[in-house]
Amino acid sequence: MTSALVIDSLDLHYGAAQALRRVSIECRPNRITAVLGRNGVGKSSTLRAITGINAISAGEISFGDETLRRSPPYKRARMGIGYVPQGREIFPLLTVRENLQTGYAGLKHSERNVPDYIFELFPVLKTMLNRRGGDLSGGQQQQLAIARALVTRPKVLVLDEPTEGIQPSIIKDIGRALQFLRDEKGMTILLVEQYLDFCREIADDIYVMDRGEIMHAGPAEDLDREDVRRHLMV
Ligand SMILES: Nc1ncnc2c1ncn2[C@@H]1O[C@H](COP(=O)(O)OP(=O)(O)OP(=O)(O)O)[C@@H](O)[C@H]1O
Repeated sequence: MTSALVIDSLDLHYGAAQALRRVSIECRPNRITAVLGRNGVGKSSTLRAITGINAISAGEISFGDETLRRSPPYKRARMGIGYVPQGREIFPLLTVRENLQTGYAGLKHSERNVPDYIFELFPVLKTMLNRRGGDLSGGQQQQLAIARALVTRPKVLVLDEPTEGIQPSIIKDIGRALQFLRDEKGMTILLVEQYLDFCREIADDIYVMDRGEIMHAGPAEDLDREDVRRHLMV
């Protein structure tokens, strides 16, 4: 089976400090891949390398038949990489509608709309279209951030800790939404997480990171292995 997104031997430096060492991850198409690890092990750096926000010092990222290494972030978004950053990064003074419209930038005129299924996934957003982003709860903002990424019509959805600081009922909604996107929309999903139970429930494949390196790759069931859990204990 061909992979939708392949990250091959990435190195990434912040000045003299090396944050990623030979990180390789293969996201199978139409599957949910979760990267797990404690604080500061390099999860966000990996996603920022994929989206092009952070430059890599070695390695290669390929997406379908394309090589991404020299593409700026806006081109990667146009190619079909949707990104939901850590902390949501919604625009607090723009309304929910305007936040969603920021996803239009790379779209053809005929595609500049919010597909109905997005409001079916997150009905609360439809009732809040005229409210400011900053007035939403953390969970609602996370749903808005996912919806904004979906507006860009991604083939691959990349999410940075989508459950962080969010109440359990909305975590369940987000988990169901991601499974719907995989099962009904054929999307490939890559997320980084610290919440093991969430990954056990929705992920197909897992990667475990420690100090900038991938220590384990396997099916989600491997989360119950002692040697895997050791890397995740605080
Ligand atoms: N802009 C930056 N400049 C310098 N060092 C950075 C920068 N961003 C991250 N780092 C360092 O790189 C390492 C990896 O950080 P990263 O944010 O990728 O980890 P993480 O696993 O996503 O952690 P968290 O769960 O806290 O977000 C850490 O040591 C961090 O301090």
